Amino acid sequence: MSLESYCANIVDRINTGVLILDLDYNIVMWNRFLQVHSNKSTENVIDKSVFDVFPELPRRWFERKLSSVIELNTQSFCSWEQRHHLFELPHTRPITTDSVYMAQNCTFLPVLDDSKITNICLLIEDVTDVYHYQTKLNTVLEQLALSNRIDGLTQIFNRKHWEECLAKEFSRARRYDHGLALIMFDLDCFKLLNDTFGHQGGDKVLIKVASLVQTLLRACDIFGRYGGEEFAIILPETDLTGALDVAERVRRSIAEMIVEFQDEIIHASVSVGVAVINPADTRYEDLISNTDIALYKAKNAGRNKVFAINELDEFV
Ligand SMILES: Nc1nc2c(ncn2[C@@H]2O[C@H](COP(=O)(O)OP(=O)(O)OP(=O)(O)O)[C@@H](O)[C@H]2O)c(=O)[nH]1
Repeated sequence: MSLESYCANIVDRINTGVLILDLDYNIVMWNRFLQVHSNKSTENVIDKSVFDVFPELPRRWFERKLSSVIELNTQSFCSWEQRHHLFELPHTRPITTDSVYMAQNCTFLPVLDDSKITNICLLIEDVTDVYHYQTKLNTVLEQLALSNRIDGLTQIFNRKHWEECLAKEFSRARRYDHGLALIMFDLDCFKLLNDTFGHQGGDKVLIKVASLVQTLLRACDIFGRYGGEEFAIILPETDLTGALDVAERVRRSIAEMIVEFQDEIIHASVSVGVAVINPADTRYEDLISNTDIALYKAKNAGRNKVFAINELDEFV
């Protein structure tokens, strides 16, 4: 067998599509991989325009790609990440993906005769497996990033992420001299509630409080679980009057909330502390401390109350 026949044999058997076009984009040759996967017969394809045989090709993009290969006399590449596929070839992998078509990596090679380009060779690789596992990996990584920010019980931001948000909002408010308010609230006598209804009853209250408060806030407010039965809300661009308004809404809504648990009704209340950014605050932790002071003032005043600390460190 001549070397040429060997090569033709190999090209016909490899597990990659080989498609050779002339400079007018007519098909000169293809291999068995393309014939099998496209389910078209060779005699209906040879000498035909590639755009007639594969009408799904993005014609303008494809022509631009090929003319740059011809003009620059250099090979080019298109990965499945740029375009999932160019040719609508059904994939045959024993996996379920969101596309019925094979994901492809395509290479465009100039074919030279006497240092003159005469043809273009396309290599079409089936990368459905890579696409499938990479997509799965990305989904898992996204879920992981989300679970890193979310509190498992209440499904709101956890303390770590909430504090990162506060650090950003604090430096933004400082730089642009904008308002910023903080609300922190803590469930009253929660130890007693746990002792009365059990930990599961307590957990149900925490879940309900989180979902209820979420409905009372604007999209730009940042709500998180600060500790066991303590929650915190960042209110960007908000002054003391606005923050007190939200705080009172939170207090009242929780006081009116009813939690049904094992044929019993649980009532709860919260003590709320409010503070706004103070000219003397240099770190976001200062704002937390001030809010905490207001919260303990609310506890000491008998619970189920809102206390605030204003820019002048005065309680209101
Ligand atoms: N069910 C449940 N309880 C929690 C969770 N995290 C913290 N706690 C409980 O919350 C209770 C908080 O008790 P304390 O700090 O004494 O405060 P308190 O009883 O709410 O009293 P005041 O804050 O003074 O009104 C403790 O018993 C904790 O075990 C949780 O995720 N689930």
